[in-house]
Amino acid sequence: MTLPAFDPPIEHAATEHQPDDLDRELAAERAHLGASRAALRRMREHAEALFSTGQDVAGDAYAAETLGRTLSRRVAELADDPNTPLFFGRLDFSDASHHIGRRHVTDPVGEPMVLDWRAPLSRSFYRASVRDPQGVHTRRRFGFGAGQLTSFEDEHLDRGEEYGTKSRILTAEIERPRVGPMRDIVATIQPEQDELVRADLADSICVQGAPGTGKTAVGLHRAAYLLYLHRERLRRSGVLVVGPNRAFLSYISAVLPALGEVEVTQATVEDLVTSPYRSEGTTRSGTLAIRGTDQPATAIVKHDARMAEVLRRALAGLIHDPEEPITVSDGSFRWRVSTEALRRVVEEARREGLPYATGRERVRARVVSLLQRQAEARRAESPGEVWLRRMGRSKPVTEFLDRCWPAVTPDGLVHRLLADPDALASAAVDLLTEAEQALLTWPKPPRTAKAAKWSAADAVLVDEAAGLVERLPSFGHVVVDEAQDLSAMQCRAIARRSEHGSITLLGDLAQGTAPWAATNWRESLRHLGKPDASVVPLTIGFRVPAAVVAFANRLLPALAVDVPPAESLRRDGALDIRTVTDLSAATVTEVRAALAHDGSIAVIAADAEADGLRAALAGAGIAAATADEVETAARVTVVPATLVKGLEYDHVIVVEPARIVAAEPRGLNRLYVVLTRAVSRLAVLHTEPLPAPL
Ligand SMILES: Nc1ncnc2c1ncn2[C@@H]1O[C@H](COP(=O)(O)OP(=O)(O)OP(=O)(O)O)[C@@H](O)[C@H]1O
Repeated sequence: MTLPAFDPPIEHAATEHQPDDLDRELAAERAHLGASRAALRRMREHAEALFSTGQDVAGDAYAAETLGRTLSRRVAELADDPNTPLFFGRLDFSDASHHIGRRHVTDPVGEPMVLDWRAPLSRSFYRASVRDPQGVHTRRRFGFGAGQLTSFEDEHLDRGEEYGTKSRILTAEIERPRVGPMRDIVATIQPEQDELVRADLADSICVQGAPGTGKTAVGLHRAAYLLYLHRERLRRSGVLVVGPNRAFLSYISAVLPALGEVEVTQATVEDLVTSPYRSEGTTRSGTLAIRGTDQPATAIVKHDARMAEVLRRALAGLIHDPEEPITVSDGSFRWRVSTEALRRVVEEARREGLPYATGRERVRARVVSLLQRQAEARRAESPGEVWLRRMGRSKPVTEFLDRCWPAVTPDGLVHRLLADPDALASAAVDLLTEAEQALLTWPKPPRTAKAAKWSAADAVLVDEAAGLVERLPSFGHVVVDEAQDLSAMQCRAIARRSEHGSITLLGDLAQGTAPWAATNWRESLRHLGKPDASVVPLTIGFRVPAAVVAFANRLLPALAVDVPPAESLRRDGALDIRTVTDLSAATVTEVRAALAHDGSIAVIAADAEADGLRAALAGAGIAAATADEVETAARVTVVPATLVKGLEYDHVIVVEPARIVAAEPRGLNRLYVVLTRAVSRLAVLHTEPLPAPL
């Protein structure tokens, strides 16, 4: 066996261990890993056995299903990934030692062999320091390869040794070549990140961080942490992760399952506003199909916060004061409710501020109870359920409701506004200019809501209307990534789904590319219904090498946002900016050169150029995947600039920055995103001059 050299990261840490001791120590740790794996296998077999007998022992179908779900989740949680060791660290206290890993492992008598990284004790693994050792004498970090322990690194906090970001194991983890989907960072969470990960469930927080500072990682680990701490509560209400697009979601989709968390919903905002849901009142059973698009100017108006007020007014405008009494015949009786009484009922329901559909039912119920009182007085007995229902559905009552509090569907409400300029004008008076109203109005209105070709922005409006009509189910915690791109109306869609929960908002104002991108987090937080959330910066960069950061940062002054500067941990890395004559040929040459290195390669270009470049590569015999194909065997991906947000590749080749900038109004922000995807090397190929700030 060749034992990898254990090089202490900083000089004063020179160990007193002799190589033999090291050998023995590592052998003992490997033995503990082997024993822990065996114990985990036993735990899993036990859970599987319970799972298969669960049906027999559970009392009824519901209990069987609940138990089955719990057990199958438990089985999934206990999966052992042979490529990552079960533990990555060890804490030595004066009276005990604990290994820290991805999940609890106990021996057959229930003694802990590995502590879950989320357990209270494990916190010291991330937070203990020389200044505040928290009782820790020694913190050990393990290096590993192919699922086996290969080295370790000790910090004797009690002797003043602390490596911080100079830890070799951290450096190796940051500098490892990237392949495939995103991985968890449990072994190397940094103190400033840990503070966010372990924030209380009740706390909503907003993380502003430069590219590669670990925002996504922090959000996902916070979700896992909260699920561990509040398992029952959050399983009932659910945890939601919102990302910008499918490619991003598939890139991050493996992180939570690797941490044993298999029950988190991951969705784009578009998924949220178009998918079915169940709520107390009506149910949106089908999906809202997106079949239309908007002109940019129209989309901007639809995404504006004022639209919420327009919709609210449009809905309130459907409610009318009763102007005549109602009379209901009931066998030989006739009951009458006066206009005055009806007015009081409607006015009261209006004041209660309930969701519209609930308000309608409330009015119906109150009218019925007025009828009931008369019936009781006359007949000296209380009518039953059937009678109450019959009165509620009677023609006079229904006609009264349809006049004064008509039923409406969310898409019906939006349809009316976009199809009928007068309806829009009366709801939008003093809110939208005539020009803005004209932008909203359909040139050829579809006859019905069902026939409408809804755009993505319309779907957000329909969702806003749905939130006014009925109460939408709320998640216990929502993690929102790339949040700088959310419009006010999209923020509100998320707010409706986190009304009774908390949020983790992640983003970077400098990376805002949507026309409505945020320029200030307070405003987004207000639209999200969490105005008091704290805004916390992350400032250590784990992805982009310092030279590449310096190059990309030349764009920052032109982006006109106020963001704290970040410092890259990566001193390695290469930057190569080249004027070429033939972009396709130069790209092929560059990709060939990159293939000589380990790791993933991305060619990023303006959207219109991507297919051409993929074809050029194919012509040269190089297969290239699309951004969606995260699990692909191909090492090369050609990514349109608008899809690359949140992703990273070892070697990034940016083709013709000027065209990326020219392709959209916030093109410089897009270029900033594109330039900050590189983990190791960035090549920029151009025929046209580079954009001015560069
Ligand atoms: N503590 C850490 N230890 C090791 N690697 C880390 C750590 N924090 C982040 N990373 C790595 O740095 C890279 C960037 O992280 P992440 O994608 O979370 O950053 P981000 O701030 O969301 O970036 P962007 O703004 O580009 O979306 C990832 O590969 C992640 O695994």
